[in-house]
Amino acid sequence: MESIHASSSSSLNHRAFDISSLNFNSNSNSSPTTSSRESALSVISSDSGSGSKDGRSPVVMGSSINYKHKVINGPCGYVLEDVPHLTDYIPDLPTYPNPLQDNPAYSVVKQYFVHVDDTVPQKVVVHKDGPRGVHFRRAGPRQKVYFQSEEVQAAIVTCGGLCPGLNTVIREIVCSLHQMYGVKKVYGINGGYRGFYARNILTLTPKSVNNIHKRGGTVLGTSRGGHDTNKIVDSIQDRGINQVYIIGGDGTQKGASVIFEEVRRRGLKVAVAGIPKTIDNDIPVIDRSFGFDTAVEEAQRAINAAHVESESVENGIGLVKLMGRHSGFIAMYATLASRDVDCCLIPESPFYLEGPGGLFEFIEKRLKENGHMVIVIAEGAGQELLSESIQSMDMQDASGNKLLQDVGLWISQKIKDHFAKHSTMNITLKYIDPTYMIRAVPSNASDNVYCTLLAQSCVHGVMAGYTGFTSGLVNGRQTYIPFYRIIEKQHQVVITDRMWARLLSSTNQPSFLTAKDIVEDKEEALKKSVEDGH
Ligand SMILES: Nc1ncnc2c1ncn2[C@@H]1O[C@H](COP(=O)(O)OP(=O)(O)OP(=O)(O)O)[C@@H](O)[C@H]1O
Ligand SMILES: O=P(O)(O)OC[C@H]1O[C@](O)(CO)[C@@H](O)[C@@H]1O
Ligand SMILES: [Mg+2]
Repeated sequence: MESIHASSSSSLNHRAFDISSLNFNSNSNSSPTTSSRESALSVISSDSGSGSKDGRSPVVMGSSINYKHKVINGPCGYVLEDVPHLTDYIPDLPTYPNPLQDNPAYSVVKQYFVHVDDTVPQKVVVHKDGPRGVHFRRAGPRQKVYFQSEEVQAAIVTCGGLCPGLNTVIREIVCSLHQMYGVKKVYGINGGYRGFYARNILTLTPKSVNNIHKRGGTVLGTSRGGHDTNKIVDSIQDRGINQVYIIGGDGTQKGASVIFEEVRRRGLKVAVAGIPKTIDNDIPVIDRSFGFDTAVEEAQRAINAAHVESESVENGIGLVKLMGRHSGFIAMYATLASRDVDCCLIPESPFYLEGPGGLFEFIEKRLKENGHMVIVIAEGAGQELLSESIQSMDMQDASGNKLLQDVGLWISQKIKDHFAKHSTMNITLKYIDPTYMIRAVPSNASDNVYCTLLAQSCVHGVMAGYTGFTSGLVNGRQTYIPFYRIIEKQHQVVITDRMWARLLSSTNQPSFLTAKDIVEDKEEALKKSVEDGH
């Protein structure tokens, strides 16, 4: 990959591009037509855009079209939570025929272009008389695009923690832009958000990214913190970037959302799109995040090791700590996949150690029955117990995420102390912490396919002029989801749902819940599912 160095006179890289040659309006060579994206359905928006410009160039006049929470209502309780479009604040943008129509790979595919009214329901389990509910715009190529190939200057950035598949997504964005849309100028932002204003940028070509999907990590580098909206958008504007692909977790998508707001406020013809990345699977709405499957698979190796170690000695306990700050999906799915796990502890399911129904009693019972056992614990589990016994330091990372105490070490010591003091059993406990190993590996085959679909969908959406959206899988279909739906809350395991019940019946572990807890949890889950439209 070729590195473009920052200009000596400024931290912004003015040498990398000739921004004066950029034309953000129509190009006279291409016989543009003005698009009509009207719908027969009624549009209700909950905020109004200012469309103001701040005097920087190049700037396109904004408009006063409402843009936030674009909600379209239809018959029988149909609701489309639509995504913003460049034409919401830049009226009369020219359109161009999608170059894919001349691409031999696509022209043979019947109905390759997605119909403008295609939407995907959020909820697939329905009742006969229930409302049709919330829908999202279906992803895919549109007949008309809002960018000409030679006009596009795309930038890709990766932020937050690592996740298997990051390189595949980068590769596929570059290749989709080049091969489907003839876009030649694709740049990589180095080292996360701060790379927009503090680092050099890289030129990415299909050749330079050809093999990167075989490697873990991100070739662009990543970081936490450093999100300075104005500096980022200044850099986007000064470099002449008009498509921004932002790959990252919940924090990153919040950052993408404010970048979009600022871009829109300045009235720039810049599409801002997110691709959800989270090893913890804590992003709402989407079926699952890329890399999750790989992480669960990799976790099997640690669980297998814990099982081998524990069954090789008398009263052996294998303890594995897996990632999951607030959401225990990796622990839950790794447990379900393995069948060797006797107890899975996650942040969403509070547990206790002592007394009847507690963890120590269960461990003793399982050791008596089987002579060994395996415990899987998510890093965010039992934090309230830890802070009772260890003085909480309330440390944060650069993005403001709370730094957690090591629950694996803590619980290992607690179990050892308990058996030393209160039992005649001699236990042997092995603690395995594969934390970073499960996210530093390259993505597996199924995640690679998934990353490809996410990246291609995102590129199609951006070329079609959509902006302020995250590309995501909903009920097995690629969709465009407005940022506000992605960032409004975290996706967590619902312990009164069937999946957790399946786990409990597979491990036969205690639920650590009293009858009162169950009633309260069910009420909470019901409230949540009504809010979610489930
Ligand atoms: N509310 C916010 N507004 C603007 N930027 C944010 C916000 N929250 C986080 N960011 C920025 O997003 C980037 C990534 O955030 P964070 O470190 O929380 O990781 P993440 O995207 O949630 O990924 P993960 O938690 O899965 O590793 C950081 O550069 C951070 O500054
Ligand atoms: O050490 P880092 O890079 O901050 O990452 C650790 C955190 O990242 C996550 O994997 C989320 O990406 C959490 O599960 C974990 O707490
Ligand atoms: Mg996060």
